[in-house]
Amino acid sequence: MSSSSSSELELEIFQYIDGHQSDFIKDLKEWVAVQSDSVQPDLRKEVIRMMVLAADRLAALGATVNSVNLGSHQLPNGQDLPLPPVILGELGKDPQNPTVCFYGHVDVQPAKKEDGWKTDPYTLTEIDGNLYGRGATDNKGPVLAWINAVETFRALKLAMPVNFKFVIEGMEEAGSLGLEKLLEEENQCFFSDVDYVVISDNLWLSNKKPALTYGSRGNACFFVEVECGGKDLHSGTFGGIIHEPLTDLIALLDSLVDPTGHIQIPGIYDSVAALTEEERKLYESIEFDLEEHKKNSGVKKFLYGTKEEILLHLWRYPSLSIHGIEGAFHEPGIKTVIPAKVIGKFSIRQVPHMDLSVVKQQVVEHLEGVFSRRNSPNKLKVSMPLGAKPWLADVNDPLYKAARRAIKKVFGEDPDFIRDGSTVPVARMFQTITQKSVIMFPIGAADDGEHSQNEKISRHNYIEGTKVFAAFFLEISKLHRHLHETSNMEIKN
Ligand SMILES: C[C@H](N)C(=O)N[C@@H](Cc1c[nH]cn1)C(=O)O
Ligand SMILES: [Zn+2]
Ligand SMILES: [Zn+2]
Repeated sequence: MSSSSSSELELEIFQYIDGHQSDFIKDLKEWVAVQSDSVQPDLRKEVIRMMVLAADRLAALGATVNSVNLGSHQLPNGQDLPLPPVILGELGKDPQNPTVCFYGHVDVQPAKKEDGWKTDPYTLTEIDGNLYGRGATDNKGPVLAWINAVETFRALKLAMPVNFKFVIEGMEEAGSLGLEKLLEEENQCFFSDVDYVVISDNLWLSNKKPALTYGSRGNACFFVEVECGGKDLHSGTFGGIIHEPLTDLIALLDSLVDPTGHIQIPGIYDSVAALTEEERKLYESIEFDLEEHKKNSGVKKFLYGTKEEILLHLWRYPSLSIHGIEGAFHEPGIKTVIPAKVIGKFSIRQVPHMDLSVVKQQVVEHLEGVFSRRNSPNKLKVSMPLGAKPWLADVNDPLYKAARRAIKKVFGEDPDFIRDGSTVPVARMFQTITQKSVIMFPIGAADDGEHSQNEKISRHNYIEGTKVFAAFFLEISKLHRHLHETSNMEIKN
């Protein structure tokens, strides 16, 4: 394929994508309408319905689809809940083509209009070029952008430049339960001929400038439970004469992190990889608009004042966040009760070379120490229901070269090379189990508001993101063939 015919081809593809914007947005609207919240047990049937929709969409592309049943899992209250199936899809088996496996998830974080949404979270609504709705950017929009890009080749009756594999799950927001086992089981089968893995489940560093991601933090999630007895108590009758579980819990939670953001758990920073001079220089050279980032978050002040410190603390140092307290009264109005059992929830983002089992031991020892100094007769239980490891890739991999070229073609500029403070548990799983090259290839902008109220993806990013994926198929195909021809020539010589 000559470079001039290639650009004609790209033009034809880009025109098709521009001309089908409304169809692509209609598909996203249909997906966003499904309340596929994997966190709340009573919405699990919606996640399962979403998996059927996604499987049907892949089948309509011409893919062979296998919805793998993962069985069930047990909730902390003992209730058994079915896990949504994981979709394994396959399209094309040309031995001349590289095989690219795309991972995405179609479950979402919880969302309620009363949380402060301007529009109904499950009705995709366009305002000023932004498409608002839960899952619009995390992760239904990017999954559909990839599918739209494949669809474009099919609709234009073009030869597929790559063979496609799809892994679509419905439990990412709840920790990708069951996925690791499936990857291990399928390593010698489904994944045996995969050359590259692409994940598009994070955001650019900027609102406008595209990025490619080569690292992400892991996460260790903790439950800390304090219980005084079998029933809630009247605070007029028992307040002042008992050790209250919520008072114990608040003291425990308060002991975790100081006001400067420093984690107070002894030993937690011990194995964090040391910062090299080269790395520090890299951070200095990254373009990052602190004011824009502050505006995106809606807060007045960050814990750190410089770009370098902010990026270091987001990407390559651990952080501890407190997420909530189960069992504590949280509704409007007054309820003068002493809850009998409360469960604090917090997580610690993991960076190289932290070890999840060591972190768990450090957390347990710390909380038990603080609790014992309170001389409380209450029962304390600490558990780590979820642990995901950090991921770091080699930016010299052909995947990064192809993605960079595709971005340059569509957006007219080079991407930022970034790490990400959030976690996509499957990135590290793919790397460790399949040993294939993995890239995180975001199409969402920094102000998309993942997990927040008014999550959105802009029409621009959704449509240009579709184009960038289509351009990437051509680039990785060219690069892969070139690499193979060169290595074959080297063998012959
Ligand atoms: C980056 C991705 N879109 C995402 O939101 N991941 C979640 C996954 C997670 C981590 N711990 C529990 N779930 C996240 O980073 O919070
Ligand atoms: Zn996601
Ligand atoms: Zn998410």
